[in-house]
Amino acid sequence: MVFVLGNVLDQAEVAALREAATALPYKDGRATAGRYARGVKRNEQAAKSDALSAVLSKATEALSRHEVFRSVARPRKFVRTLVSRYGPGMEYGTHVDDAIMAGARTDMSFTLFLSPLDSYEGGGLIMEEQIEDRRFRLEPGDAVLYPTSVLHRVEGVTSGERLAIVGWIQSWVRDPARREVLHDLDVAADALFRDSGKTPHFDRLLKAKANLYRMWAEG
Ligand SMILES: O=C(O)CCC(=O)C(=O)O
Ligand SMILES: [Fe+2]
Repeated sequence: MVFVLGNVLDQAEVAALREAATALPYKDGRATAGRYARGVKRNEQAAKSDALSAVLSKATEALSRHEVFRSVARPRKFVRTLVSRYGPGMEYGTHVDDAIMAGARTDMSFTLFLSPLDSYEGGGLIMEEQIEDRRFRLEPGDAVLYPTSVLHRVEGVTSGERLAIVGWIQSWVRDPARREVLHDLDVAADALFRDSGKTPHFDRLLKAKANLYRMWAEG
């Protein structure tokens, strides 16, 4: 399932992160592309530095606080994170991301958008799904979270600059269908708690949810 995560960063946080990301040195993104993706990847990525690590930590900390992110992704590990930049003429053609990065399985991917929507044209993240493509071009501070298994692309930027933080997560729960069951139970338990408080039935539901999670969690 694909989820839009609203307000991962508030406006002040996203402005600060954008400023820090703008000041980073960038290099050709092809260096980190796999054999086939290299031919369709035309973007830039921030080069390794302490300043980059600080930007990435702020982003992963903000995501880790986000309730929907936690419930949907059940993150065990941020496998890889990077800051990417697309200027005019840059794009990333259709590709699938590696199943294993840095020795860990990649279950879900995210893009955390940093640039104001009116500051660039193009640059939508397109997921190529069975029936039709879905396009995501979100407000700065919002993120899209999607299964790493899908074919996707970033459409060409025609003006301005698209800055984003992109990353891959290993989940505690490998099977997307099981992750969906656990997320549904989170939503149901939250609603039950809101409506009627901590009743014996709520406790039963929480017990079932915790025990399913324990059954399915790996590692
Ligand atoms: O920038 C994005 O939204 C996604 C980029 C991407 O697909 C990748 O880096 O593998
Ligand atoms: Fe990708």
